[in-house]
Amino acid sequence: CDTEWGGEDMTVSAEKSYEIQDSGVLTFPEGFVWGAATAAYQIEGAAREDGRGPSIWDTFSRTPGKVHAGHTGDVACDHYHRYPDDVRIMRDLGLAAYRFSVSWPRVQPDGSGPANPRGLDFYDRLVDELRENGITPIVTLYHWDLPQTLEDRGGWTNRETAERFAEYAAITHARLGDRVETWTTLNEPWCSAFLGYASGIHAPGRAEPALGFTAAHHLLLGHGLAVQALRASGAGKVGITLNLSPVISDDAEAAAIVDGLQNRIFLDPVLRGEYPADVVEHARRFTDWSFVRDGDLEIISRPTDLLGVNYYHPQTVAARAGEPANPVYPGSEGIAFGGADAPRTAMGWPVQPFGLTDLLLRLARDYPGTPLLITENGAAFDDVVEDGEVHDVGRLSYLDGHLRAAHAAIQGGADLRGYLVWSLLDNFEWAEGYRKRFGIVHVDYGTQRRTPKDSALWYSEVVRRNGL
Ligand SMILES: N=[N+]=NCCCCNC(=O)[C@@H]1[C@H]2[C@H](O)[C@@H](O)[C@H](O)[C@@H](CO)[C@@H]12
Repeated sequence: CDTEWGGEDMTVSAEKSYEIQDSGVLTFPEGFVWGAATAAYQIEGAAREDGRGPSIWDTFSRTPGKVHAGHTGDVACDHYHRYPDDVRIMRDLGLAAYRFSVSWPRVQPDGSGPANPRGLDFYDRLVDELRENGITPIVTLYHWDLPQTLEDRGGWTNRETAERFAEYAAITHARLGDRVETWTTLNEPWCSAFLGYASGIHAPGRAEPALGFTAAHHLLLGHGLAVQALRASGAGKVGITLNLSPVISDDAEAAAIVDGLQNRIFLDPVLRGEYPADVVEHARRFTDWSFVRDGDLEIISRPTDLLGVNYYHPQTVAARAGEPANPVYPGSEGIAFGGADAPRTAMGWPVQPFGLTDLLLRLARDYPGTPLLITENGAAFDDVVEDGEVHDVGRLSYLDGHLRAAHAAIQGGADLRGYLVWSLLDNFEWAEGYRKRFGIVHVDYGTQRRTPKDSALWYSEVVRRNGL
């Protein structure tokens, strides 16, 4: 397959510069970090407990038609109360690290002003429980649960939200920074901006293409201001997590547009201190970019210590006259999405592990010097509990293939430091509600019983061996 990159000459030759070892024993580098990831709104529940304020996802999930079957995060996996059991499961699996997000509306119910001590107390308890069980906490500060009060003032289309975010970062680090060394500011600003503001698919459900670009900029500005605040507060490692997809296409122009809107619109500001010229030009029909102020790009590109990479699948695109724009890619008229010739997960996403190798090698080539951490990779499949076991062969195979792909990238020179599987637990899968299961541990939402799936038992062995 041809993997085309947009912008300057980034075409990856059809001839692979690597081989994915699809059998035999693979060993990862000494010290490679193995773990799992979750997010607050998806697992915690306790939506109104101990002073937590409403987030845009509390509002969105209560808006008829937005989330499957009207599911909400009110209870989720009840992790707020069951976290000791969940930490014990991680310990028993031998995980070294756990990536979780802090709920901004727990810490500041209205998104600004004094901290809610009971909200911070929960994360104190969680961090202490993790460390007592030999598990390194990795904190995401923002995983989509913006306090509703801030959305009422424009949310990420309002520049002031970026400033509030930096204040929240400082408050959270002040409480947890003595025990948490690794911080990421944002999870997937592409989703927040283009699912939340450009297309309405996610909270807050606004659907104006121009707002996607405004929100993307203010999210990036919030990242930069938070990095400054974290550094001032003495933070250890700081980074951002991006969902990145290599683009597969026979049409270089279509590939460049999608690569720009998905990948380079975030990678270039953060790692190069500039917006890609082709993306700026492409977006001019929607925005005059006047929301960018002098000095913003210097703030956004403050040096970071790691890039969190969330990879699920490549984007396969083709030029097709008359094709309407995909709402999550403003200005993508004439570009057809999908069409990968590959097995699918329960999300309909193609299973193409080579895309992870291509992505990691591209990052190493085009954005050298930034250590990489796979902060999410995983798959949804329709699981069934049989006699207390879940034989999730599809997920196990997906994970095996992607770990082999990651290993190939390391062999090819990528500075990959670790892998965090998405997700530890089945959880609230945003607009899909609870009908899509990504966990390596099954959750019976009626009883809250946790059942490690075959993939969890297999992953535990991978961790023990530091390899396949
Ligand atoms: N149109 N459309 N949609 C495209 C969706 C973009 C890809 N989705 C992600 O990357 C999200 C990431 C998120 O961090 C996590 O909270 C989610 O649970 C996982 C699984 O969905 C992934």
